[in-house]
Amino acid sequence: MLRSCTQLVKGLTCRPSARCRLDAVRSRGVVDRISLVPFSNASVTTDCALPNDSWSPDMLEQFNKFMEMTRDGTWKRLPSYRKFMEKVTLGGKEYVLKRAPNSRFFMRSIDKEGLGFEYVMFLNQAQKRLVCLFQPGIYLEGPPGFAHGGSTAAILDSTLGGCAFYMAGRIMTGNLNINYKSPIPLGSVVLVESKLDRVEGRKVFMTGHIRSADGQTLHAEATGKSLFVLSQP
Ligand SMILES: CCCCCCCCCCCC(=O)SCCNC(=O)CCNC(=O)[C@H](O)C(C)(C)COP(=O)(O)OP(=O)(O)OC[C@H]1O[C@@H](n2cnc3c(N)ncnc32)[C@H](O)[C@@H]1OP(=O)(O)O
Repeated sequence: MLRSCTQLVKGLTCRPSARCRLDAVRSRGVVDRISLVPFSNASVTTDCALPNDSWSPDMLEQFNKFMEMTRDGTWKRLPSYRKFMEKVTLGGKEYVLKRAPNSRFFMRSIDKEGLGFEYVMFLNQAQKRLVCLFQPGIYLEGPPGFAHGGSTAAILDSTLGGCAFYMAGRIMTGNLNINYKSPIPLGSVVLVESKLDRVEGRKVFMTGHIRSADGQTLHAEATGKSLFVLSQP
């Protein structure tokens, strides 16, 4: 995990992002900024949060709807990579936190499009909300024809965690409560919604839920106790 990572590379540019604290660099001072960028390796630089042939017409329709809302700048589509670097600025110097060789971001670890987690996230900074359009593929099967509960937890964790990251800083999931209300059919399109509730010291409280794209079915709820903890100063 990055908390225990001590390898740093100097001299890279960094765009402003959320504040954070990292154990790994604690002895060197305070981290001022952090941002996520793709690895400069051709096999992992593809932005996976763009339409591909596996996307259903429903997924494309939702994507186009949200892209329309990005036009005035209130919503922003978040690019997504199979592996990304975290760049931090520390005492005026810029560093890259290294990951294990050949590692992959869990949510993008299946190469073939459409089989695993097919998703795209949109951030609304002013409303402190992150919405994820999610189309679960057949490799996520749990009950016959439906998504495994662990995959549902993973997409909730990533959406709530992503929102906490962009709104508050670098976090680890401390607690995630989920009520599963209705199974998610494989290949369907659902909207995963997350919202920052409040920040108390290092504790970032989030809520979220998953609904079918037509809004008719509530699939899961992440309760108000879901907690993300900012990395230690
Ligand atoms: C778009 C994509 C972008 C990319 C962004 C990617 C987003 C992906 C999100 C996925 C994130 C993950 O999967 S993370 C991986 C899964 N999570 C983990 O492995 C975390 C394992 N746990 C830990 O490392 C630790 O326990 C921590 C970091 C959670 C907390 O440890 P700590 O730093 O020592 O802090 P600690 O003093 O214990 O707690 C600080 C405060 O939080 C409270 N607290 C701590 N844990 C809990 C808890 N479970 N329930 C209630 N409260 C808790 C404490 O009471 C305390 O409150 P008070 O006394 O101050 O009031």
